Amino acid sequence: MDHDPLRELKVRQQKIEAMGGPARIAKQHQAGKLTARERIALLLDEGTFEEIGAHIRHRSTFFGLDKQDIPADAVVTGSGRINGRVVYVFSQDFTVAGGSLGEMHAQKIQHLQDLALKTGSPIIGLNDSGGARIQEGVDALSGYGEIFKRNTWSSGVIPQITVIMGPSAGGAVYSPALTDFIIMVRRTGQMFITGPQVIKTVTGEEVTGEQIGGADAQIRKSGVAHFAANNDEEALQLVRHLLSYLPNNNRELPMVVPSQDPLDRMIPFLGQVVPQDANKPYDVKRIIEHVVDSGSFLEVQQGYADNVVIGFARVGGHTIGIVANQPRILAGTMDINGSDKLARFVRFCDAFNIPLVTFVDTPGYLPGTAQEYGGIIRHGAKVLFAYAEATVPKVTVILRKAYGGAYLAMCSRSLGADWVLAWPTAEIAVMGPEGAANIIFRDIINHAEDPVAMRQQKAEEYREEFANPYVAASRGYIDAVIDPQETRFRIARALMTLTNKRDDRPHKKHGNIPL
Ligand SMILES: CC(C)(COP(=O)(O)OP(=O)(O)OC[C@H]1O[C@@H](n2cnc3c(N)ncnc32)[C@H](O)[C@@H]1OP(=O)(O)O)[C@@H](O)C(=O)NCCC(=O)NCCSC(=O)CC(=O)O
Repeated sequence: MDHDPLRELKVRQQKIEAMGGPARIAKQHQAGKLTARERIALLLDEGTFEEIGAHIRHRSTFFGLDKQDIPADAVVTGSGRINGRVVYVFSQDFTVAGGSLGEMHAQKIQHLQDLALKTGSPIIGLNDSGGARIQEGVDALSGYGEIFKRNTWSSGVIPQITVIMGPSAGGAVYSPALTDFIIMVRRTGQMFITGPQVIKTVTGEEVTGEQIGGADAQIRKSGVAHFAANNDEEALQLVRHLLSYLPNNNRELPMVVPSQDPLDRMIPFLGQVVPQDANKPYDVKRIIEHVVDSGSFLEVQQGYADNVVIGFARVGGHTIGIVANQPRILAGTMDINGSDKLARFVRFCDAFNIPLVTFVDTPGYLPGTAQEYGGIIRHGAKVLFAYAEATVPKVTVILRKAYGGAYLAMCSRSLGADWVLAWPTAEIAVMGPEGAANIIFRDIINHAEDPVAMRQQKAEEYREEFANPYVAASRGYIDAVIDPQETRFRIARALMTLTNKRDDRPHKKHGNIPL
C-alpha cells in the first residue's frame, strides 16, 4: 500500500492528543484535575493555541524507557493569546509518566523560555508532575538546572506566572519559586522539598502532603505562594485576571483598562474610617478599596503577614501597586515576614513600570527576641533597599502613625517618594508619645509626686509638638496636607504629574540587597 503522509500525520497527532489514554485521563478527572490540554484551552483565548514540539520524544534507554512511549514527553508547550496578548505556556501532563520531567521535557520548556524572553512575552507554567523522571537520572536533573537559569535570566524582564495544579516535589519546586507569582489549587496542588515519607523517616514527624505543602500551608505559613484557587478553572481565570494588571515585559507599560469611575470622586466618609484614637485599629483595605477604581483591587499574598497589605489596583484605568500597613493586625507594626512580602512586591512593581502608592499607619517595628534573633535588621533593610532603588513614580499617603524607622521605611521623602500626602490626623515622630516621654522626661517623671500623671502630661506635650503633620510639612518632608475626602483625586493628580518620570541610578552589575 502507498504511504499516505497526511494519514501518517493524523495518526501521529491522534496518538499525541490521546495523552495517557482514557483510563489515566479518567483517573485525572476523578482526582478533580483537568488534563494538560483542557487547562490550556481554558487559559487561552479560544482557538489561539499554537503547539510547539508536539512530536518531541525522549531518547533515554535506561530501565526500559526505550520501549515506553511518552506522548509529547509529558508536557504540552506552545504560544497563544490572553485578552489578545501573546503569551507562552507549558502544561505538564500527569496522565503521561506522571508528568515527570525528563531531558526532552525540560528542553521543550527551555525553548519556550527562550522564545518568551526574546519576544518579551509573559510565560505561564501549569505544573502537575511527579518531579525528575527517575529513570533518566542526571539528564533529568540538569534539565531542571537549565530551567532555573532561564527563570533567573527572565526575572525582571518578562512576567513569569506558575500554577501548581498537582504535585510539585523536590527539585521541581524551585522553578516555581523563581517565578514572580505562584497560584495554588486547593487540595490538588502541593509543593514540598521533602514529602511526608522522607519527613517521617528523618524527623519522625507525621504530616500529610496537604499539611506540609497544600495551598493553605504555602500561603499562610511559608509565604511561598501568592494566591489560592478552589479548582483548576478558577486558577486559570485568576492567571488571566492577574495578567491584566501587568505589562508584557519590562520595556512596556501595563495596558490601560478604561474606567467609568471619575477621578475627582470625593469620598466624604473616608476620614471616619480611621479612628481618632491612635490606639484603635481599623481595616486599611476599606481605605484602599474606596480610593482605587471601583472593584479593581487585587490583593496579593492575602493570609501571609497580613500586617502588611500589598496588591494591584487601578486609578483612572492605569495599574498601580498598593502597599499599606494594616493596623488591624499586630497594630500595623513591621516585622520580618511583612518586610519580605513588601520588599519583593515593590521590586516587582519597579521592574515592570508599575507606580507605587503607599498608605502609612505604623507604630514601628515589632519588638521582641523572636524578631531580633530572626534577623529583623536584615529583613527590614530589604524594604529600605527596595524603595530607595525603585525608580517608578512613588506616591505616599500618611494616614495616621508614622513613627521612627518604620516611617522612613514606608516610602518616606528621604527614601525617594515623589509625592508625600498626609491626612490632618498624621503623626510623624521618632516614636510613640508614651515611649518618648519615658525616655526624654525620665528624671522629671521619676521625681514627680504622681509619676503616672506626670508621664501622661509629658506624653501629651510630646504629642502636641510632633503628633501632627505640620512639623514634617514645614521641613518639606510632606508636600501637602489633604482633606481625606480628596484622597483619590489627589493621588490621581500626583500620579498624572509623574507620568513622564525618568530617574536613573549609577550603572552597576547589580545591587547587593540584604537577603
Ligand atoms: C507524585 C506522586 C505522589 C503521585 O502519586 P499518584 O498515586 O497520584 O500517581 P502514581 O504514583 O500512580 O504515578 C503515575 C505514574 O507516573 C509515574 N511517575 C510518577 N513520578 C515519577 C517520576 N518522578 N519519574 C518517573 N515516573 C514517575 C508512576 O510510576 C506512575 O506510572 P504508571 O502509571 O506507569 O504506574 C507519586 O507518583 C510519587 O511519589 N512520585 C515520585 C515523586 C518524587 O519522589 N519525585 C522526586 C524525584 S527527584 C527530584 O525531583 C530531584 C530532587 O528532589 O532534588
